[in-house]
Amino acid sequence: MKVTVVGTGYVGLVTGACLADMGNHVMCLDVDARKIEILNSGGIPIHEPGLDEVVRRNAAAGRLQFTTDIPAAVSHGTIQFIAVGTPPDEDGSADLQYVLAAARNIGRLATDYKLVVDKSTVPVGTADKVKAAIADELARRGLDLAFSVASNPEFLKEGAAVEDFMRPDRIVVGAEDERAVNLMRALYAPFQRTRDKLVVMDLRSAELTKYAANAMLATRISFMNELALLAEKMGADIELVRQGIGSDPRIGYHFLYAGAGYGGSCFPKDVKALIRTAADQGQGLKVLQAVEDANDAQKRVLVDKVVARFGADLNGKRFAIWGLAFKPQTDDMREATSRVVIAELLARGATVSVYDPVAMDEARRIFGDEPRIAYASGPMQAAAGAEALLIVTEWKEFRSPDFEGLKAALKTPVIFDGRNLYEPALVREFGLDYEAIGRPAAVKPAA
Ligand SMILES: NC(=O)c1ccc[n+]([C@@H]2O[C@H](COP(=O)([O-])OP(=O)(O)OC[C@H]3O[C@@H](n4cnc5c(N)ncnc54)[C@H](O)[C@@H]3O)[C@@H](O)[C@H]2O)c1
Ligand SMILES: O=c1ccn([C@@H]2O[C@H](COP(=O)(O)OP(=O)(O)O[C@H]3O[C@H](CO)[C@@H](O)[C@H](O)[C@H]3O)[C@@H](O)[C@H]2O)c(=O)[nH]1
Repeated sequence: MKVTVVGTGYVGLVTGACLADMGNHVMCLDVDARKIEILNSGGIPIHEPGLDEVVRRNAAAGRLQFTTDIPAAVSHGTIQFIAVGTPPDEDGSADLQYVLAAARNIGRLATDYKLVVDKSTVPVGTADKVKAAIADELARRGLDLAFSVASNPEFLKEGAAVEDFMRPDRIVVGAEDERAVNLMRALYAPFQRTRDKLVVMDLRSAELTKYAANAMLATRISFMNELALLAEKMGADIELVRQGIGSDPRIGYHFLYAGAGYGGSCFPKDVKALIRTAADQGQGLKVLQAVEDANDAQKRVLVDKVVARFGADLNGKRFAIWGLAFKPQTDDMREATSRVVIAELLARGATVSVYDPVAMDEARRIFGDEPRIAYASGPMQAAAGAEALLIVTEWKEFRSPDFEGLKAALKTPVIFDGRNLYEPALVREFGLDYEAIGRPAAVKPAA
């Protein structure tokens, strides 16, 4: 099938590459000429495991093209995926300007039937706006061209995007006409050979399904984070509680990890947008508002612990930070907890030495030439001579560090672990103090 993907970011590039891998002819369009240039010269603009191989294989086979040429992209695909960004507006609602610009381009330039598929995460009712934008452009041209609009929200996770796309749990399709459903069913047939994964519904339900999924997952995390704070106060261990409740199949083990707050380009934005959507309908989403508030506080929990130990004035103290990305396996720092931690430490007069396996360039881009941030060449280099260590992202390479070396490297032998990587007793055996999230209260190391 001939497919165009508008927007070549995390979602667009993965969608385009994976659809090409199944034999489709895919053209990826972006307005960012730099991105397209990188892709056309064999590079990948983002860090996503396994993606480079799929992109190269399909580009070499001529099934995957990258362009900034809007007329060529509109003309190419019978199916036009819209996978552009939907960042939060000032009031928290999703900014639809890129989605509607993409829709208008299609209406302005199409000369044959198009199935326009919203893959971006968009508020309920957006498909109607997309439809209206295309119809408006066609009317301006005096054309009565058939087109369909479908909603096909994406559920991939960064860091596992290719795997998630290739082996989806479900494929949600919101559509109003049979032609659209049949095209989507044919396009996704290679991804559902074990069982039918297509869940077909109306447009608005599909749009709401995406927000419901992210809101539910964010709720689990904030709930566990609040319980973790309580566990600390009461001498209980949230890790044991997690295992104790996760074994109930109605609850399950996934997304129950307490930590230093959720980040990324999706949960924070989508929780806000759903709250906004509800407010526009005159409805409060009290649970979800609490989820957001709890998460904002949770991102500061590590610094609260630092302040409790070292005082509010951190002048002259340097702290080591392991992990900058919002989660492992990505260089994405959008809404990352590390940004809050670093800002709060700097605001109290501290300096930081940071290390992340892949997000160092992204951090330099974000922080510019901030002199109070030193970029270390490795985890131990970051720790050398620092007052204490803060762990913000659970990269595998942090899971089994040289604790003896760390004890010698840090001025005060204490680890503030925002991702509960270690067994508290083990760390303390090395004479390090260990403050994790919701784990038994710190005990002073033996003298
Ligand atoms: N990142 C994720 O893990 C993820 C997962 C599921 C859904 N989503 C949703 O998918 C959408 C895209 O997210 P992303 O992370 O891929 O964003 P991104 O910022 O990585 O990529 C968006 C791309 O769209 C391009 N663009 C903007 N306007 C354009 C236009 N008119 N024509 C062509 N290109 C245009 C931008 O230049 C950018 O490269 C968002 O709605 C997001 O909420 C993201
Ligand atoms: O038990 C957990 C699980 C995750 N997190 C944090 O939650 C954030 C988000 O993690 P994750 O969901 O793995 O990453 P995303 O790439 O943001 O993926 C989410 O957002 C995407 C965009 O909408 C959806 O497509 C995915 O299904 C959804 O998982 C990260 O900061 C994690 O550290 C926790 O604190 N505890």
